[in-house]
Amino acid sequence: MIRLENISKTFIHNKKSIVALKNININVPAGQIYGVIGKSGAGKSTLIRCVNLLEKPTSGSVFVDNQDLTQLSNRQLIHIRRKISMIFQHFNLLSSRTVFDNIALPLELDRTPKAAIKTKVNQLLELVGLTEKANVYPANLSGGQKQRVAIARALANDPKVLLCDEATSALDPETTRSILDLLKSINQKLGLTILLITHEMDVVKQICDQVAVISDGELIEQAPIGEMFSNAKTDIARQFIQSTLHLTIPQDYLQKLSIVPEEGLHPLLRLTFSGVSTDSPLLSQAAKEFNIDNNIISAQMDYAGGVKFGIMLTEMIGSQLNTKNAIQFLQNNNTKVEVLGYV
Ligand SMILES: Nc1ncnc2c1ncn2[C@@H]1O[C@H](COP(=O)(O)OP(=O)(O)OP(=O)(O)O)[C@@H](O)[C@H]1O
Repeated sequence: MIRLENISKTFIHNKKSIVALKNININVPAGQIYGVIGKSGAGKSTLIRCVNLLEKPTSGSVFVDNQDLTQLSNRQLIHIRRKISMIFQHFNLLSSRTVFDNIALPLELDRTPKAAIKTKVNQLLELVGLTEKANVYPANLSGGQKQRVAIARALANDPKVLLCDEATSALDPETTRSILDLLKSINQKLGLTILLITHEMDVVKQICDQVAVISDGELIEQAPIGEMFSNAKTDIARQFIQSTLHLTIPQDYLQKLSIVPEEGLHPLLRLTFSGVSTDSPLLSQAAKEFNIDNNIISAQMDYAGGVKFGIMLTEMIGSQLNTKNAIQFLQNNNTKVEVLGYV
């Protein structure tokens, strides 16, 4: 549905060239949710704005629904943009219009008859769960409700593609989850293709089918979500994945942590499981085979794209030789083992 071919974009600023995108190739099949993740300044906004030609690429082609947008006249572009909607971090609602009238705006611009506008807007209000708020002004809505209005407005023209520009970055985690759930259900109900950009792997994890990582304007890795979480190839992708796992050593363990092994102390381990390792009961196998015990202190296991992954903090109790062998066993089974110290 969306195909970017060799997209490059160079800005000229104060007579200096800034290369924002270098030879980007992305293919988003119809009906998919595709995430592009990158750090600040990586080129995400420029990339998403190239898809509807808000930003004109310096070179390359942008195909949406098999039409090369870079070859269209302005008039043709205006026409096809109705099928490519966009939502933004800061919602971009008109403060002088009610919720109903904000959603009605694209239909009014399209000269849709009043009765048809009323039917359509009411359907959209129901879809986003805001029927009660039809006559309220944006100032009296929460951030999540504002984004729901923006989503309803974006759907008014029955688009084929929805572009989401950091759509949940201004929202708290719970509201983020509910907006992402809404986007997923719209994707499933309407078969809408969604391209989103974000700097948060949690967002990608929750709803995307595929993900691309960009860094310094280059696409450095792309994969289906399960494959990315189980087998990320670049350090940047691995850092993003790590950022979804939050696990700290408790204070009392930190205080008694020795950096050298001593008689009577046991290794404190951080185990990182990737999708390749976690389908077998590795810890109990290690316990049986090497006569050790694991005192699990904290753990965070997660699931994305059909793959289980996670991290765990555990005190491994047993003789020095047995713990050494058990650690080797875990490593041989694709578990990353870090000895944080001895407790
Ligand atoms: N209109 C512009 N003129 C000049 N340089 C620009 C322009 N827009 C973006 N850039 C530059 O292009 C690079 C990529 O910017 P872009 O906004 O696409 O990154 P981003 O990944 O979206 O970052 P952020 O998450 O901080 O918004 C940056 O170096 C930025 O300074």
